[in-house]
This record gives sequence, C-alpha cells and structure tokens, in this order.
Amino acid sequence: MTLEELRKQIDEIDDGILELFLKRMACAKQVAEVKRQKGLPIFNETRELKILDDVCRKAGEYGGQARILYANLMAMSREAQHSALGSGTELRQAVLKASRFPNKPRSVACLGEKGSYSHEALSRLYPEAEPVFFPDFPSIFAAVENGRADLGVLPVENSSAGSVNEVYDLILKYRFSIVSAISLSVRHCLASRETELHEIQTVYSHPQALRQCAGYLKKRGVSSAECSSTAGAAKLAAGKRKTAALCSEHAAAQYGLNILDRNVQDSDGNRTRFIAIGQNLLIPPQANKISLCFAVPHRTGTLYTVLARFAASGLNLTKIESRPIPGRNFEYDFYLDFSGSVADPKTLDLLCALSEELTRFSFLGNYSELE
Ligand SMILES: C=C(O[C@@H]1C=C(C(=O)O)C=C[C@H]1O)C(=O)O
Repeated sequence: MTLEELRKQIDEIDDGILELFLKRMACAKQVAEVKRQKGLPIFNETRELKILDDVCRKAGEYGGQARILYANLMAMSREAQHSALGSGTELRQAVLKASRFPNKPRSVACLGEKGSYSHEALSRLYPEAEPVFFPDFPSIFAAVENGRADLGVLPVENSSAGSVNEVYDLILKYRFSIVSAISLSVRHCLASRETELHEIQTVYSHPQALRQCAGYLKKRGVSSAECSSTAGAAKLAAGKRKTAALCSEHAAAQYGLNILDRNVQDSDGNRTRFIAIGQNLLIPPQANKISLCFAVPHRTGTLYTVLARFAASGLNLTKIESRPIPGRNFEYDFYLDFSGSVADPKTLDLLCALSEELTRFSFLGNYSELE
C-alpha cells in the first residue's frame, strides 16, 4: 500500500474512533441521570478497574497503551457526568460566596525585620497595612490563624534556589486561601560595618539567600552562617566585626552598613515569588491564577490522568510541587498552580469534579500575581 492509501485508512479509522468517543460520552451522560435518580456515586472503582484489566488483556502487546487510553476516557466520562449533575456543591458555594473586593487588611504578617525582602513584597501588595514581623514561617501562619494578623506574606519560590519547602508544607497543613501574589526582582548586596571586602570572614544570611549566592561566596572563600532573615543578618552584621550580610540595599541602609559589593547573586534575573494568605476566600475580578492541592493513590497513571484533565481543558500548569504527607511514609500531596479563572464555567466544572474525586483536595485560591 502507498503512504497515501495508508493515511486514508488512518483517517477513516479516526473518524470511526471519534464517532464512538462521542457516543460513549453521550452514554456516560445518560448514566449520570440514572445515578442521580438512584442516588449513586459517579465514580465506580470496581467497574473501572475491571474495564482496565479487560482492555489490557484484550489489547495484547498494546495492553499498557490501552490501559492508559481507557483510564483517560473514563476520567473524561466522569467529568462529563459531574458537570451534568453540577457536582462539587461545597466548592461552587464557596466560590459564589467569596468576596470579590480587594481587601484592605489592617495588619499583615511577614518574616524578619524592617527591610527584609518579605517586607518589600508586603509593602508593594499592601502599602497601607501595618507590617507585623515574625522570626519564622510557622509563626506567620499561627498569626493568621489566631487573628493577630489579617493576612500573611510568604516567599514560595526563587528562580534559582527553587521552592521554599517549609512554606509549601505549611500551606498544605493550614490550607488557608491565597489571596494575592507578587514576583520581586531580588538583588543581594554584601553589606558590613567594615569598609574593605578582604576584612570579611563570615557572611550571614537567610538560607535561601546563601543558596542564591553560593557561587559568589565560594569564590570569595568566606564562611557562611544561617540566620532567620536577610534583614536579621544585616542587624547581626552591624554588631560584629569582620562579618557581613547578604541582604537588600534597603536593609543595609536600615542598619547603617557599608555596601561592599552589589548584585552578588549567582543568577542575573534572580526573582522571588511571594504569596499573601488569609482565612477567607477572596477572588478579585481580574484573578488569573489558580492554586490547589490533592493526593492520588499509589497506582500506575493516577497522577498522569489527573494532569491530562487540565490539558484536556486547555489549562496551562505553571507549577507542580510534591511534598511528603506527614506521618505517611512516601505518600505525597501535590500542589498545583495554573493559569485560569473560576469565572470560566468549564474551569469551575473541572475543579468541582476533582473536588469530589480526589482525596485531600483543597481549592487554595484564584488571584493575580503582580510583577
Ligand atoms: C459510566 C460510568 O461512570 C464512571 C465512568 C466509567 C466509564 O466511563 O466507563 C465507569 C465507571 C464509573 O466510574 C458507570 O458507572 O458506568
């Protein structure tokens, strides 16, 4: 057979597959109606596992491929059923009830001291709020929980050092709402009470900043010591000879330090993303980013089929993070960011379907990120 003839055959087969796919989806919607009448759940794991085993056996050498194809087909069919039944009532109502107005928090918690990068992020996001400083991330979450602060601002990711795992673990523990975000350009300087670079023996900073300048510190041959924030490092360096801090120029000025070197981070486009968290869901009208988390059972293809549903809805994932679930060895929560808005009914339908199907699911927020 010629290439043209073979392609003609493939086109005909594709038409047949498509027709059957649409027929299967229509049938699944009818199943949804029966389930509504009988009060049955949409997901029937026993039936799905049997279908998967059957197609795997029948497909012979393509068993694995058939399994993944059908796992996706059934996920799509479940989604159509959830959408037909308007599933996910709890999430739908939470989204409906969420405030649409940008909030004007009175007090906002952040890490460190005056002049820290977190403080800069906070001031850009909430210029009118009173900043409340805490020495560590757990205290910021506790402050939001007990009402000491209306919101908390936290760094989540740096372009060169990666995710701030401790913050992700706290996000997954508390499951507060993410109400806004900002990405800041981060330029560290080496600041000291000394006036000459060669006098410096020890450099203080937050572990993230030390990581972002690891190459520079190695080249200089100085030792480093961790402290709780970059501004805290500046304060410490102000009181000790032969030391310096990696911090912002703002923090250096705050503690009267001399700037011995500028732009010392290893990567030129160094940026850090910050989020603001609060107890209540707030979805501003221009919100274009969604965060959520969930867990999946330890079986071949479970994460893949969840991710395929985002692809099928044309949604672009911007971040995925997995973190160990406390107390459960080698089981993980997945944290996801993607571009989108719950004002789009198809996106809301997907989230509502997932909220019904996945364990440990939380919709964490729909917000926008300032640059
Ligand atoms: C269609 C049904 O609903 C779900 C989807 C299935 C499918 O697409 O084949 C199978 C089982 C259920 O989880 C059904 O219950 O038959």
